[in-house]
Amino acid sequence: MMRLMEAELFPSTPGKVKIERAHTINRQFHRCFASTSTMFLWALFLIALTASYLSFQSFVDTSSRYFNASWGGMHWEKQIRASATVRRPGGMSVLVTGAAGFVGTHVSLALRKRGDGVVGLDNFNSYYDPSLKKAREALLESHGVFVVEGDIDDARLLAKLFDVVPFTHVMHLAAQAGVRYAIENPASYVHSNIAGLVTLLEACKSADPQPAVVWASSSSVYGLNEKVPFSEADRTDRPASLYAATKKAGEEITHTYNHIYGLSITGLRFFTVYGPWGRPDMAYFSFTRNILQGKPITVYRGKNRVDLARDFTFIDDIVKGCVASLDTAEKSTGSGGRKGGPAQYRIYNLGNTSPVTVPALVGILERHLKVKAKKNVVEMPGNGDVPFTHANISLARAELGYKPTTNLETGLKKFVRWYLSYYGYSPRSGGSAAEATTGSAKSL
Ligand SMILES: O=C(O)[C@H]1O[C@H](OP(=O)(O)OP(=O)(O)OC[C@H]2O[C@@H](n3ccc(=O)[nH]c3=O)[C@H](O)[C@@H]2O)[C@H](O)[C@@H](O)[C@H]1O
Repeated sequence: MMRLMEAELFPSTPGKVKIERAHTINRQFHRCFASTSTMFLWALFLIALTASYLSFQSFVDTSSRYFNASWGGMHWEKQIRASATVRRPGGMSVLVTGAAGFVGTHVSLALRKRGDGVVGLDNFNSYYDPSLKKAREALLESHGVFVVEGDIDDARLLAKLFDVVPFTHVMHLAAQAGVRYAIENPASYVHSNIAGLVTLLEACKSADPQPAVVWASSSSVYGLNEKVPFSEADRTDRPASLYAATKKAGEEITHTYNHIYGLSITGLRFFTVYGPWGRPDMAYFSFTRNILQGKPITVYRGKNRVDLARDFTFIDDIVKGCVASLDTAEKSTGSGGRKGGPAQYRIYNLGNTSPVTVPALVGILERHLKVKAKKNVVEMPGNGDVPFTHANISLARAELGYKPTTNLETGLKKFVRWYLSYYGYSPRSGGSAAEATTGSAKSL
């Protein structure tokens, strides 16, 4: 086009007609040039407008995140310091992650009751009814334990917490739990059990002083292991679920931080923990709910019609194992991200040592609830379950003094009593447990 214009403007033979034509073309060119530059200016203007809009948006996002954050501020720090205050000679100040969870609540209470400083951390996610987590938080607060609302994968929050309190110990119980849910939501296991764990360990290794870390692994790491009872030295390289794989990965990841940074690490392989304030996603809990509501329950059965079995472990026994682990944990050797020397690395089974089949569990619940269950027995789906678990606890017994004392019969009795009172059953009515379904104060 430019070449055509040039030919028209600068003709080889000058002439009148050509001169007039040249003027017309000249005007057209100027108009064209003027409209191109106007368009260019408009484009520049639009780009500038978009850029300022985007930066304004990001400013608004950042500031609203800052101002709406559920943590931070003088009052918040004061609450944390008060909660972390140690009230016994030689006591510890413990950051409990997953404090509004089942095990986290019980461990936090036990520590607080004996005079240790406890600060909780929990993201109150909706994997199961968050109102149960809020009720546990209220219980903790009534005992002077403050629970920070936040995620273990939030490095800024963790840095702030370690800035406010020089925690001596971290009891790491926050996790995405549940074996079968990993099929539905694999990403949540990676987020909490891998990314969150690494973020937490990064904060611990950078802290000065470094805390000793005790954390929840799982019996599920034994996966397809068939050697019974399961001992810590047995194979754990054949996980049957993503949940198990992330817990096994956690054992390797914590080992790395122990090796490189001198963090003192104790991993606890919990065996199907149950009890009051438990997790609604677990079989004993959902069976109780369904039995009381007259709904059927699904009982899985293994190959060749073999019943599944679990080494069900009562919460009070698990709490004793956790507290003993904290008490016997040696100090981390490093500080501010540098290793000071070799540090303790331990792994223990915390089980009950007497597996019970799932149909036997249902039988105990039926007796305590005085209601017959409507059972659908189906073959175990291939969704991550293992046929049985059975803990060898010799190591924990020898080194932690761990000695479980509650059998499934007694433990479930305590659970049922809690369940009925929490969900609104009034013993004064003198009715059977089945009546609990009618006067329910809270719904699951
Ligand atoms: O020790 C662990 O490391 C894990 O323990 C727990 O997993 P599990 O031992 O699988 O407990 P749980 O779900 O109560 O199922 C119990 C039994 O009931 C069977 N089961 C389950 C559901 C159902 O509808 N029917 C059924 O028969 C089922 O097949 C199984 O045989 C924790 O949830 C987990 O987070 C982790 O901590």
